[in-house]
Amino acid sequence: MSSTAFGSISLDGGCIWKNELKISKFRNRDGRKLFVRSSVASSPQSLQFAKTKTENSEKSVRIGVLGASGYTGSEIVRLLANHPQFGITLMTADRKAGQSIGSVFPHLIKQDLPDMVAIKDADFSNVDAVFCCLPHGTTQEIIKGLPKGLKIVDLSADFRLRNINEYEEWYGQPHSAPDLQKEAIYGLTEVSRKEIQNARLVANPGCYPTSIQLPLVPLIKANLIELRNIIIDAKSGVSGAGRGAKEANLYTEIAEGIHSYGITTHRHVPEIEQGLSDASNSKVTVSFTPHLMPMSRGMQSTIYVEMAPGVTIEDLYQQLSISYEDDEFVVLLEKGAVPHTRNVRGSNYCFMNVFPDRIPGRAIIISVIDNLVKGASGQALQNLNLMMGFPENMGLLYQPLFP
Ligand SMILES: NC(=O)C1=CN([C@@H]2O[C@H](COP(=O)(O)OP(=O)(O)OC[C@H]3O[C@@H](n4cnc5c(N)ncnc54)[C@H](OP(=O)(O)O)[C@@H]3O)[C@@H](O)[C@H]2O)C=CC1
Ligand SMILES: CC(=O)N[C@@H](CCC(=O)OP(=O)(O)O)C(=O)O
Repeated sequence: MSSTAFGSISLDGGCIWKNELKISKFRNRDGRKLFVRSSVASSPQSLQFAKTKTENSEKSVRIGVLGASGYTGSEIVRLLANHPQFGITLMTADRKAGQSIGSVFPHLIKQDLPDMVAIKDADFSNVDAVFCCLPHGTTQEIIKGLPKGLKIVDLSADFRLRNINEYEEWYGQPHSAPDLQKEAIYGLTEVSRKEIQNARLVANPGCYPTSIQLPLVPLIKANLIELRNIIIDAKSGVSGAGRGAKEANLYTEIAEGIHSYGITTHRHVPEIEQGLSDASNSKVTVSFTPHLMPMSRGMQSTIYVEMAPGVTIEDLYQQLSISYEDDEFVVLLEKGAVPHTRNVRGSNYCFMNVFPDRIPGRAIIISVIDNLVKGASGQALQNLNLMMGFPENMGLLYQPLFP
């Protein structure tokens, strides 16, 4: 047994045993990335004393969840229940301040956590890092007032657009924290790992932009697709709209039908175009139409592209395969297999595949995620793991829920 910055660990064969957590290490061929796969309850020491979770007091990083009474905040709380190093010491709410997490979300009733407080009453002296799960607009004001030493992953859209004029154009209000915007790193984990590792403030990507950029960025970087005529038809579960009551999100308005919204005007357009333009070093524009589906979680993006001259579907498939071969959470399915939102539900996975169109030279790309996990709280946790120097998959190896 030895002591490290992460607590005490012991070596056993090719694995590390940490408390009752089995951690097997995997490195890239070039030795760069370290991943772990972990499992509980089977270490030599723990066979008779299996614990299902590490107690908060044993964890090394103290976490604040701002907006814990919302969908993404409560999803962070759910995910952190199995995180060996992140322990929640502070949770905030607005209308629900003063309540316990279990009274607001009965599925979290077994979490032994402090009651939620209003942000104005929050004590950050006991916090090392925060997940900020608040509405955009509100967030920049709140982050401005946080202690400077905190690491922050912001799930809102407030720090995603580098150009604050563009922010004002699409979000209808001037940016009130331009200096913080300069500091923020856009956190599409698989694309910007190095920058995220050194960041203090990470702008977690939107759900639609995550599902769209993951397949397109490597194909654009490799010059395999044309930058014109990229058409994205995307569909989201209703939890993407948050928990706040809105007439448009009533069961009767959503059930037994689908509808498009934000046609040509959705605020994720500039975020998607920023990421694709970075990948190509030139201005990329896209046609993007989101749809609301009668399901609680899940997101599918179906993307129609033109292949570059001489490029085949096999080339696209090979490129995605190479780009993501070492990535835990991005899964290129076997050729011909169709990604399905049900198969990633509750997990941090993005499943994707490419298909030839009937029209020669065109391809159809399908990518699915859970909007609340890889599209929000899961990716946020993946990013904070990196920012705190932990393996990015720590506490995130939830298998999808099925059926
Ligand atoms: N839902 C999703 O799939 C995704 C959401 N996001 C983004 O993440 C952020 C959170 O989203 P989501 O969890 O869905 O939203 P919810 O509406 O479900 O939750 C919002 C949270 O913010 C709190 N809150 C609201 N207004 C204020 C305020 N003025 N001051 C302090 N706290 C406030 C609410 O408290 P209370 O309930 O107590 O009033 C609640 O805890 C948003 O910016 C959203 O755009 C990003 C990716 C995906
Ligand atoms: C179904 C639904 O309403 N989805 C939200 C996007 C959710 C998301 O990613 O939001 P942020 O960019 O705000 O973080 C929307 O279309 O505005």
